[in-house]
Amino acid sequence: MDATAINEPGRDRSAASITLEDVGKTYPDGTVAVGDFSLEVRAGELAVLIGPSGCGKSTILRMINRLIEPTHGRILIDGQNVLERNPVELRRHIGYVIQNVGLFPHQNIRTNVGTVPRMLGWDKAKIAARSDELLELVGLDPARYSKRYPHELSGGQRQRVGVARALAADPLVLLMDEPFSAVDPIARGRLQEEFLKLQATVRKTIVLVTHDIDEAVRLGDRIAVLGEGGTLRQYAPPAELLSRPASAAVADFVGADRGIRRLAVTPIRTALQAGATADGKPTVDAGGTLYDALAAMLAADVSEVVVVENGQAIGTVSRAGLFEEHSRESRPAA
Ligand SMILES: Nc1ncnc2c1ncn2[C@@H]1O[C@H](COP(=O)(O)OP(=O)(O)OP(=O)(O)O)[C@@H](O)[C@H]1O
Repeated sequence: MDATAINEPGRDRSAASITLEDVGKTYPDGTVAVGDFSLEVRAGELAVLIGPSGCGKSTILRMINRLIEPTHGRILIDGQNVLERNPVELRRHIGYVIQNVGLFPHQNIRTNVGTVPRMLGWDKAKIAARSDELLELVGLDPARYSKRYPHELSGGQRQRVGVARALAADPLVLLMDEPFSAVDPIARGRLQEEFLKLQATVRKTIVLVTHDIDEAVRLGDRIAVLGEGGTLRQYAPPAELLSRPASAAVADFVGADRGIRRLAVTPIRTALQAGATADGKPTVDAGGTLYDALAAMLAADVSEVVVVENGQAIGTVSRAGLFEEHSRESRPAA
């Protein structure tokens, strides 16, 4: 009973914290895949691991669900050491999504989604109902898709099924290894958008590996930039990473066009001039970012937009104000 306790959703929680303490992996041939890696992911947060090829991202992810055994260190989920648990049983309680999904080709979609609940011994009716609920949640009409086989879906649809399957037993933790990289850029953008909405609903603790800094900025609550041998170069929210990279190496990695990326993660309110109205100007929602404001200005060839909240104009953002805010925020860290 105890063995499953850390991952069983309690009445009042749907996510658990993840703590890595000086975790390392050295292979028998002497390769140090990960040195001494420490990271704290708060319950309900999405942490992104990004870094150059071979720096140990997948190894870190796979140590959390014990597909790879660490050489040293501790990995805690809600304070309990996963290394003291039965690995097979542990993995049933941690959602895992990989690049090419790995759906079972000879099972229909409903059966694929129900994989873990079946292992956990749920009854058939409950599995079918849960599978339909999850397909709905990831935007696939169960009436249309649940009887299909994986080869009868597009790449993006298969990826959604992969996410549904990982969520089926309501895990508190979700590990995602390049989940969207096998689909084309347009489908990827849509999947990311949908995934953000889904995460707003389910609020799992997620660790996601990617190569794509734009994806990291878009999805991450925090981004961990890794260097060779699984060293942690910086762990920070996207806006902070882009505006205050901790070193030249991180600045290089996040890219020279990070100023524009930073606009996309800076709330519009930071440049809001309250009270003023500007009749006939384009409007932008108060929940948007400075990037939305700039896009609206460029589309209408104007230098000011009106910011609207619940249908009411609450102020304006000017192009000058936007860049002033932007350059002030972009000063290097002291
Ligand atoms: N069985 C093994 N024996 C020796 N070295 C290994 C073994 N498996 C992986 N490695 C090494 O461990 C390091 C980390 O690999 P890992 O797959 O975690 O990197 P990654 O950051 O996920 O890479 P990528 O971005 O290219 O997918 C690499 O240098 C890799 O060559």
